[in-house]
Amino acid sequence: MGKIICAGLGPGDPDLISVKSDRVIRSAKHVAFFRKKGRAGQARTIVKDLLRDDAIEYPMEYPVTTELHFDSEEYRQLMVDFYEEWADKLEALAKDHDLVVLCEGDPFFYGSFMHLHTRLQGRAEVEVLPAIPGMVGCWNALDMPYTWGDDVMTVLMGTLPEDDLVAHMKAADALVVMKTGRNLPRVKRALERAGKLQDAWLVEKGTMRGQRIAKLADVAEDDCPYFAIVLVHGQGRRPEAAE
Ligand SMILES: C[C@@]1(CC(=O)O)C2=NC(=C\c3[nH]c(c(CCC(=O)O)c3CC(=O)O)Cc3[nH]c(c(CC(=O)O)c3CCC(=O)O)/C=C3\N/C(=C\2)[C@@H](CCC(=O)O)[C@]3(C)CC(=O)O)/[C@H]1CCC(=O)O
Ligand SMILES: C[S@@+](CC[C@H](N)C(=O)[O-])C[C@H]1O[C@@H](n2cnc3c(N)ncnc32)[C@H](O)[C@@H]1O
Repeated sequence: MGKIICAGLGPGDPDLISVKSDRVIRSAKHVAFFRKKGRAGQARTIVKDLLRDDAIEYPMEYPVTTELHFDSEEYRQLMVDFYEEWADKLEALAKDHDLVVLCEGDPFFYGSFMHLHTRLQGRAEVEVLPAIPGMVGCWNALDMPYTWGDDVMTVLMGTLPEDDLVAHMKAADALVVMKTGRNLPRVKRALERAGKLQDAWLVEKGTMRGQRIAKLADVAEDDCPYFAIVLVHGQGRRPEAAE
């Protein structure tokens, strides 16, 4: 009887993978990972120099990403079928041997493996290896302290409606907006309404090949990949010399 191990990979730079995930990935014979159809996949790209030559790979290709709205019934049904199918396949594979599932960032932080983790409870032995979340790699790429003193940090998804974004942004000190991508125009408008656009940074593919950092106000609105994060730094309490 084998075990399913989901290895968190961190934000992108393979040097930021934990020692534990690195060890598991290098010795893995069976490796599964999510990707968009027609792409290599971010998770698979991160481990490209680590996998064994004889590793057997199982790409789990999303049936849709942006082709259908995630609120539609069709999207929901396609995704349910997809997760059920892969939960069955992973359960069957794990009957004979260990299996490693790759996950960019930390698996339990908006990670796709969560949908398999819930379905596999009681059906297979599952272990999740924690990792540095993508946003941590992004604020380190900016090389500035991110939260101070009593700052409240708020993590938002760019998929939220504009009014919800504005309300949360106004209440936040330090701010993270994930899933920017094609939602960038709405995220920019919300930041402008919350009075925070001039303080916002955009980090695309933080710590990955092709990393790009820009002041958000200077970025063209139609020009943002899914793996991008908006950050506004906290300005909280700290001891400073009197003038
Ligand atoms: C629909 C949408 C809504 C949303 O994001 O909420 C959504 N993905 C969208 C876009 C998109 N997804 C991907 C790309 C290509 C990226 C590329 O190749 O560069 C693009 C962009 C594109 O297609 O252009 C691939 C991808 N996605 C996830 C991973 C794995 C991972 O990160 O673990 C990887 C592969 C990573 C890799 O390659 O390693 C994970 C998730 N994506 C989900 C939903 C959730 C699962 C579905 C569900 O159960 O609903 C989950 C688990 C997140 C969650 O549930 O929080 C959103 C449209 C939003 C919009 O309107 O703009
Ligand atoms: C489905 S969530 C997965 C989050 C991941 N499990 C983590 O711990 O960061 C995908 C979103 O994470 C963000 N993201 C993750 N890693 C990133 C990176 N290295 N650079 C920029 N954005 C990243 C993007 O906002 C992207 O839309």
